[in-house]
Amino acid sequence: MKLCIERVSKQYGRKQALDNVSCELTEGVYGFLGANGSGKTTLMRILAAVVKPSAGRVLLDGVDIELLNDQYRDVLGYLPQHMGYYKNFTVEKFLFYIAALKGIEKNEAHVRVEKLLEDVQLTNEKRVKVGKLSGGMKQRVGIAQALLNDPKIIIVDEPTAGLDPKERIRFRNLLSAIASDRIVLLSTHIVSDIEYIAKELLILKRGILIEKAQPQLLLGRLQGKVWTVLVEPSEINVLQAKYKVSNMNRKNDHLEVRILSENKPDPRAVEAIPNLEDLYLYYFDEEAVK
Ligand SMILES: Nc1ncnc2c1ncn2[C@@H]1O[C@H](COP(=O)(O)OP(=O)(O)OP(=O)(O)O)[C@@H](O)[C@H]1O
Repeated sequence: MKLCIERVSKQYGRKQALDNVSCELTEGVYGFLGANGSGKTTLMRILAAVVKPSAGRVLLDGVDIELLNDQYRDVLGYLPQHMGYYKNFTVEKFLFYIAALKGIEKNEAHVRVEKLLEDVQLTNEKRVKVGKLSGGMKQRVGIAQALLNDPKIIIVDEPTAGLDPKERIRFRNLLSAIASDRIVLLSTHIVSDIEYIAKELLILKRGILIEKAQPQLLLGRLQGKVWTVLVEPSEINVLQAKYKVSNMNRKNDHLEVRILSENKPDPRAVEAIPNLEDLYLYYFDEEAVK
């Protein structure tokens, strides 16, 4: 299976949300990284056939998804950034309702809903009204509805927003377990969501796809540019003014500062192993979400 994004641009009035994006996606998890407004949601909505590009096209196995139309939607599971729920529906009823919209036959829907409620650990809440659920539980309902039709292409836009760390880990495991024969696209600001499961990272900056590569390859580029240095708290301001500081850890009465720099920033500095948070800072610098 191959999803091919061909010279896709999207213009909203004078705003260029996406600028000539091209790439190919095959089975596996892809992580979309980008600062606010970089075009992640726009690209995902185009791939989910919710909006049309202003220019360019998307092909599934060589056929334009616009021509495939319902055939494309049949193989697609989409969790939008802001999912609309019917608050008075119970969890179970909501999922049956979505199953009906997706044209899933009744008996099949029962089997799928039961299984997915287990997968997202909401079996005990199946008779609770959606309006009464916590944010994290609602998000899990959203994940379940995206997977109802056993989709071959799964698009999830900031799916872990609102989930607690335990739920995030469970969600990651669920995605990586089903990704081997599917294309999974996931956008996030939280780099730890994709650190271990993404086959490739797609980095968007102001509508332009600036990188598409394996996380290890991107991290390799930071080798020799990440440092830690133990300093007195009074030294922090000077360091922050001079360098990109990606993290700080209190160590007794000192601070361990993590710095991105081409050269050794301080005689006391030691080289550190780059991580995805460093990478985020490296690409997004002034736009970085801290
Ligand atoms: N319907 C719209 N009308 C006008 N401008 C829009 C519309 N949708 C998005 N934009 C603009 O296009 C740009 C890209 O937005 P998009 O939502 O794709 O970014 P994003 O990377 O998903 O951001 P975030 O991380 O904040 O969700 C932004 O400048 C945004 O304001």
